[in-house]
This record gives sequence, structure tokens and C-alpha cells, in this order.
Amino acid sequence: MRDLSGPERLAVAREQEFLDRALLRHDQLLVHLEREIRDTSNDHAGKARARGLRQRYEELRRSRDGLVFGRLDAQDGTVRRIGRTGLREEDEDADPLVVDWRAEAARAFYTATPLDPQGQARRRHLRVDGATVVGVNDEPLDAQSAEPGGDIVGEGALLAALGQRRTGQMSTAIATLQREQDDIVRAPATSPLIVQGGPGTGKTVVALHRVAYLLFTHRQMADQAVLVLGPSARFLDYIAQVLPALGETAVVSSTLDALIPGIAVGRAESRRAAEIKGRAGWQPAIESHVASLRPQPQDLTLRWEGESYTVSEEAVRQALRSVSGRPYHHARRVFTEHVRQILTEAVVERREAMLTEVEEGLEDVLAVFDRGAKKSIAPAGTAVGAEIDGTMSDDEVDDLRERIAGSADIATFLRGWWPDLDPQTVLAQLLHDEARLRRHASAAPLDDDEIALVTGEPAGWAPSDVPLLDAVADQLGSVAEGAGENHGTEDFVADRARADRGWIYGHVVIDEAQELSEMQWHMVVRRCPTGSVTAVGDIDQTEAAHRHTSWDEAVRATLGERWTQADLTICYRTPREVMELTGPVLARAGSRNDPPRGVRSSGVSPWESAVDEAGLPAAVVQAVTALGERWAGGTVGVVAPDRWVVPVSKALRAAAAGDVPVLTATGAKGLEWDATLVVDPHGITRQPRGWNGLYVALTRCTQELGQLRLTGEEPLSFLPDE
Ligand SMILES: Nc1ncnc2c1ncn2[C@@H]1O[C@H](COP(=O)(O)OP(=O)(O)OP(=O)(O)O)[C@@H](O)[C@H]1O
Repeated sequence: MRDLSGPERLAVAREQEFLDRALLRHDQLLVHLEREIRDTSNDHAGKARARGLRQRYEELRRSRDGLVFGRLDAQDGTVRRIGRTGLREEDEDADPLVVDWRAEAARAFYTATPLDPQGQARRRHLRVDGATVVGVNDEPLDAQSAEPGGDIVGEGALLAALGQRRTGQMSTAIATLQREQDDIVRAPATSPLIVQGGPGTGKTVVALHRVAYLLFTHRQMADQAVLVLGPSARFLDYIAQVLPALGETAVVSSTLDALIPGIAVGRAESRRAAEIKGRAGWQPAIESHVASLRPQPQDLTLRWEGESYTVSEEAVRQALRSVSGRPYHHARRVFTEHVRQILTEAVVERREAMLTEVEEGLEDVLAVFDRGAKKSIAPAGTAVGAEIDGTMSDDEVDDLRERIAGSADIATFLRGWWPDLDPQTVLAQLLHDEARLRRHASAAPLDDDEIALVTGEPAGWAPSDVPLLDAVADQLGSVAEGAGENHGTEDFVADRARADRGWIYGHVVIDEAQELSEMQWHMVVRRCPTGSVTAVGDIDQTEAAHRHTSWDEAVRATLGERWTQADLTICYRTPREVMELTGPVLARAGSRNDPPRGVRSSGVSPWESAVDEAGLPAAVVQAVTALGERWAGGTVGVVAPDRWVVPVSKALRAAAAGDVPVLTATGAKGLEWDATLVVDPHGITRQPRGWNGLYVALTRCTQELGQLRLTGEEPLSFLPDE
């Protein structure tokens, strides 16, 4: 620990005193909550209350680490402590002991600057180790302290956080969120928001902190859960700690490939196939295909209690028309209701006709009696006449309706005529039948080559089939009534949501959103039709097969004009020395954007060296070993073109060079290490969208970048600007 100056030592002692008090209160509140949970009643209301209390307990328990990390002194002398969660005093009317970082009252902590002090005089960041305050960083917020262009908030604390060794797990940034990030975290969530930012600008940080903020501010979102979509399982692993650390449990995180319960991707695919199958034109094609599978109008003859009843073709047509906008199985349910109603009416009508006949016959008989016996035995209006007056009572009709509704024979007959369908069979029918494909894809026709490629694909599902399956499943709807509606009995809403393809989420967050095809966008919108979506990404890092080079192109087919864009401009991860290399690479990737501005320097120059093919694996082992030693306690990652991944991994394993990941640029998306070794950078550029891939590879390090190129290739650092 460094020596503290006199004033800082005094400040540390004061903050320690406060932290001790806050920790004591924290522990008291936990005990109090435990007692409350134990004492809740066992009825429905009690259980719901206990669920809420347990959630609060969990949030509070996890907030002990980082309980207080900041302090804001207002110009009027008011002092507020900012922490991971809010803590109230015993006296309910008193000001809170600690303000939750997500509360409006904490906002100035992230946004006040000397040029815009928002009534504040000083911001203080606490450096805390366990339960001990080890230092403070103070930042005066008066106009004299203003620096031109100074847009970094709490610079000392931020640089200390950024300079730390990476653990392989992302950590929270609640103490040092920057102004442009905070604006996005707290932006309204009523329509889609797209956040464009270069590598390392904190897009993932912003996305995850936004989830925590939204769940805190809009409690109803916690009942619907929030969906977080990431590019790979490795990436989801990397961010897995952040939301629980922020106290959030109502979150489902997934890749798009794994989002449909029961469907697993079983094969890879060509880029061409992925591009073709990602196009928005599949949506109308699938709608048209599924619509064509509905039964056609015809006379339907049903048997009821030994008699036949025919629902005319015209009546069937009308009933079909009235359900045309609904998903296939849902439409069948409503259609079945119609038919049962028609049958009930027909049975009633026939009964009544029969009863009328019986009554008329009886009257004739009575008349004969009357004439013969000269006396009346059943004058009109007596009990006999009321029972057999040609109409069925309401109770009788209700009973009939119920029996028809419960009739297994009628249900089986209608299911035979309008059968259950499953999404996988229906999609396979479309994909492997050329004539059908041409017919239904007429709105966005595929050319002959494209048709041949799609119909010739092997069995099993590739990633681009998943959104198609989802679209089919959506058009079909669920077979069982009530499925897909947001209810169930599991304790955690996330478990219910995860198991239900049709779940509607309160909010959806997409990381690396630039990779989404149009059909994947459809899949997202289906899960949140209100458009409460935050998508973060960098259009310049796009590697996916689609051809979009702007957000507008990427989302026009699904979001239309209904979205706004926010930008992140400062790179927190990659040191300035490395960012300076990326300008020409970005230009070659076809971007018109400048790389983001690096906020910090690592003081380590990026390096490159050349090696021949045969010697490359050994050279990687040597370089990785050296980097591992230099960044001991941190992490090293290798990014290489496809063809080098296996040989380089083998060489590292054989040399027992530690647990160093060797990934393609695609696999490295969103990840970071203290040091990155980029292997055969020219090889990376020769892959499709290779310059974008190289841009990803170069921007993964927080400290040091090394490159091993093949002998004879130009050093990338000497690339001319284009
Ligand atoms: N305000 C902040 N305080 C502390 N650390 C931050 C802050 N913003 C970003 N970082 C750190 O900077 C690094 C990059 O952030 P992040 O991964 O969110 O960037 P990104 O924009 O998603 O990058 P990429 O496009 O490369 O995936 C991470 O280590 C993150 O913790």
C-alpha cells in the first residue's frame, strides 16, 4: 500500500468510520429480513411477499463487497454516500444512510463535472480492500478545476480500475461509470436503443449496468425478466458474474443459437448459406408456407349421438376467415370452438324440430281423445304442454354445449382434419422442396443458385436455421392452450422464461448486435414486441455473413424508423499505443469512422516479429511464455486465423504453457486479456471480412500487443493510411 498524505489519512479514517457504521447496519438489515422471511404466512399473499423479501435479502447479501464506494459533497454542505445498494436508517424519516447507485439522487456522482457541477462541490472515490478503506481519490467540482476537454469523471479511480490485471471474468464498473455511459444506462427504455461504440468503449459494461438499472427502476420488468443475448458461450461465461454481483436474478442470458428450448445447432454452414438464410424475406415466405398448411373449406360431417350433422363449406369458410390472423394452432382452437357452437345450434334445432313434431302429434292425439271421450285430459298451458313446447331450456342447452366441448370423438375428428404440426417438420418441408420454396419466397425471390444451395443442405440444424425455426414456431403457436403466457410456478422468473419459447420479456439486451442477421432481429423483436430493446455493438467489428455496413441497413427490415442511436467515443480497454495502429486497419475494413480515443497509455509499445511457417507454433509458445511472465497474475490470449488454431493450441498444451485460449477473431469477440498475441495477422485479413476480424484481434489487450507474422509479409504497423 502506498503511504498516505496527512489529509488523505484523515479522510480515510473518516470514511472507515462511516463504512463500519454502514456494515453494521447492513448486517442488522440482513438479520431483520431473515426474521421477516421466517414470519411470513403460508398463504398465497404470504408466499409472494416471501419471494420479494428473499430477492431483497439476496441483493443485500451480495452488496457487502463494495457497500460504499463513493461520496458526493454538495455545495450546500449535504453529504451523500453512494453504494452498491441503498441502506436506510432505523429512523425511516431520516435521509438514507447509503444511496443506491441506480437512484436518481446518485446521478450527479456519474455526471457532475467542474463545468457542470450540478450543485456539487466534490466527488470522492473510496479505495476499499474487503472492509478496510485504503485510500480516497478526491475531485473538486468547482470551475477553477475545469480542464479543457476534460470529459473523464473520477480519473484517478478510473485509471486505477483500468490498470488492474484481468482475471478472465468481467467485473462491475459501478464506481467509475463515465458520463456518456451513464446517460445510456439511464436512457428511457420505451423504444429500441442502439449503442454504437468502438472496441473497449464499455458497450458490454453499459449493457449490463443498464439491465441492473432498469430492473431497479421498473420493478415490473423483474416479473417479466430481462433477456441478455451474447455472441458465444465463452462470452456469456466471461460476463456471468456481473449481473449477480449487481444483485440481479431476473435475467436469462443466452446466445441466439441456444434460445429455443429443445433445439440444438448440430452443424456448421457456409457463409453463403448463412447470408441467404439471414435475409428478412424469409419472414413472409414462412408466413405464406404455414398459411398454406391450413385446411381448405369443405363440408364437415360430424357424428353426435348416432346422428350426422353437416357444417356447410360456406360456414367452414367463414369460420376459417375469422381466425385467419391467428397462429395455426391457436386458430384451430378458436375454429374448433366455432364448429362446436355450430354443432350445438344444429343439435338444438333438430331436437326442437323433433319436439315440435312430438307436440303436434300429441295435440292431434289429444284432439282425438277429446272428441272421443268428450273430455280434455291436457288443456293447453298445463305442465305437459310446458315440458313439450318445442324449445330446450337454457340448462339443457348448456349441458349439451358442455358435452360437445368434452367430446373426445369430435376433438379427434377436428384434429384429424386440422392436424398438429411441429416446427422442425414444417421448416424442413419448405427448405427441401424446390417448388414450394419458389412459390412461398416470391416476395423476396431467391435465384436458382440460391435455391439449389438451400435445398441441397444436409440434415440437421445450422445457426441460421434457428431464427427460421423460431419464425415457424411463432406462426404455428403452441398446441396447448395457455402455453407461452407468462405464468408458472417456479420460484425464479428466469427459470420459467428460459423454458418457454414464447416468453415475452420486459427488456432485451443484445451484445455484439452488429452480428445479427435480419431474421435474428425478428427473433429478438418477437421476444419483446414493445420494442424495449438495447442493442450494443460496433458496426466496424462486423464479421457475420450479412452485408450491412450501417445500423440503418441492419435494422430497417425489423425496426423500421423506430429506434434511436447513442454513441460511445472513449476506449477504456486498449492502450493508446495500440489504438494508434488500428486507423489504417479500420480504413481497409471499409469504415468511415475513426477508432475511438484511447483514455490511457500502458507505456508498453506494441511489437511484431516475423517467423517462417514451420517455426510458428514454437515461436508462439516462446512469446506466450514471455508474456505470461511479464503479466504474471493476469491473462494472455492468442488470436489466430482458423488454420492455426489447432496446431498452436497443441503446441501450447505440449509445452504446458498455461491455460491460454487460442481463438479466431470471431471467438475473441467481446473478450479481453492483459496481453494479446496476434498470430499471422495477414492470414486473419484473408478470411471473409478479415480486416474487421483483424481490428477485433488487435483491440483485445489492456496492456500489451504482440504480433507474429509470417516471413515475407509486410509488417502491419507500416500499413499506409488509405
Ligand atoms: N466506466 C468504466 N469503469 C471501469 N472500467 C471500465 C469502464 N468502462 C469500460 N471499462 C472496462 O473497459 C473494458 C472494455 O469494456 P467493454 O468490454 O464493455 O467494451 P466493449 O465496448 O464491449 O468492447 P468490445 O467491442 O471490444 O467488445 C472492460 O475491461 C471494462 O471493464
